[in-house]
Amino acid sequence: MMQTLKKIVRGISFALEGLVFAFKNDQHFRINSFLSLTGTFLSLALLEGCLSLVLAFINYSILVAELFNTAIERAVDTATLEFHPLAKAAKDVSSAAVLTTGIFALLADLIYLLPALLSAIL
Ligand SMILES: Nc1ncnc2c1ncn2[C@@H]1O[C@H](COP(=O)(O)OP(=O)(O)OP(=O)(O)O)[C@@H](O)[C@H]1O
Repeated sequence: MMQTLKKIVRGISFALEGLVFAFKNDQHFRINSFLSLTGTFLSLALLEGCLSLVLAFINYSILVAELFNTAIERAVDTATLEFHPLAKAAKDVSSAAVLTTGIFALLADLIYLLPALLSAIL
């Protein structure tokens, strides 16, 4: 039981190290996580019911996609720092995951979050 608990705590501390690494070393991560968390917070604060949770999840998923993107970029860099078409493909596809998640979040925010934000401000 104690061993399992220690393993879980170790796992969580490695995950937090990953989060700190991404934050310190990746400017795209910093920008996108700021946008993502702002959208998540506004969704929870301004929308109601299921819509609030769904929009919060959509916005939060940008941060998750950006974490995977950062991990893939670093993994590719350990494989090669030379130009390689497959390294390019891996990084480009990984960036496309963030882009497509972001586009979906932007559309959802424009349709649901923006009107709620405007009516809260005006
Ligand atoms: N080893 C490589 N071989 C071929 N193309 C590469 C290689 N490394 C990077 N690229 C190309 O350069 C682009 C930018 O790569 P880079 O590693 O600088 O990431 P980035 O998009 O600037 O992200 P970040 O600033 O978050 O690290 C990639 O999307 C890819 O098209």
